[in-house]
Amino acid sequence: MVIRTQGLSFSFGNQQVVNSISLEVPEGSIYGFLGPNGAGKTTTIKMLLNLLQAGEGSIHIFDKELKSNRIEILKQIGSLVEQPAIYQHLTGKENLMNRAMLLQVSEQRVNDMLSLVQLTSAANKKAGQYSLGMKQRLGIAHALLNDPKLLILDEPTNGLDPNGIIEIRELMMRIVKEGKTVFVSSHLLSEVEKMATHVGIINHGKMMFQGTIQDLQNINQPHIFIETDNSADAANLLKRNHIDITEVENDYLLVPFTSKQQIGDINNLLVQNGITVFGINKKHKDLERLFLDITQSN
Ligand SMILES: Nc1ncnc2c1ncn2[C@@H]1O[C@H](COP(=O)(O)OP(=O)(O)OP(=O)(O)O)[C@@H](O)[C@H]1O
Repeated sequence: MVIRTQGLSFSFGNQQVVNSISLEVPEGSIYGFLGPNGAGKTTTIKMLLNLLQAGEGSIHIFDKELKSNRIEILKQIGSLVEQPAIYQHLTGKENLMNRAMLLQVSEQRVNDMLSLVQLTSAANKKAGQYSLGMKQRLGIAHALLNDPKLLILDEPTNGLDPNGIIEIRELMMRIVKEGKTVFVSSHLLSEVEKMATHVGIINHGKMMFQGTIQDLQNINQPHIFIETDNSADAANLLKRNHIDITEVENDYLLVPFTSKQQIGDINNLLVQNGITVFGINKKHKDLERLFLDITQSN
């Protein structure tokens, strides 16, 4: 594991904001760290970066205990927490060159990172004129300059338009192809589900779910999605026939899926009772709904 925490906790005064979190972030993964606003994501990330001291629990990064190997570990982590530190009056390239000189990194590496984050053509433009998405990408290039093994990003897509979100997503995928591990937080599942290999979902400081994206989809119970000319009548008819109903809306209803045969039986029952069926098929709830169910179930 690249990151492993056990029983990690933190309180601001008497408000416990991180409550016994055990993270497991495998090497080479894009780990989406999800939770609604205020769930405790930034606080957890600050503990991983040793910017806050954990109240309780342990943190191992690259299989080494963080506090006793602080410098060695932090040298191999690139991070972007809150706003990227960018000088607005310098060009994108000058911003990176400044840091490259400090780190004794070559100009070639700067050019390579500009190319990776697709800012080559804007390299000589003042960073103050960059869009929010370009600034985020410059911040990520900044974090990647010293070739870290692990990249930790706190809400990198916050405030970006759909195009900016896609650009960051594609960038994450290119970074992982270079053999790195990416730990990225977000309050929107839809922003990470298309790129994450693993997810951890927290709420009120507690881990509600951790596993692969596939595990998350597997707990997503399938339903039969039924569209008829009269949802209320259809629901009453099904109830009278002892069929469970999960949800009734004006234009559809949902019944937990048990078998293919059941779909046929429900269809026959509805049609024989004068209800017109426009559509009936097996469906998974979308992941965003599942995310809300998980975070609201606490
Ligand atoms: N410096 C602080 N002093 C007191 N309370 C704080 C401090 N920083 C954060 N908190 C509180 O801790 C809780 C967790 O905040 P945190 O920033 O970790 O959440 P988050 O999941 O990152 O949310 P967001 O996406 O809104 O940043 C919140 O209730 C917040 O108000």
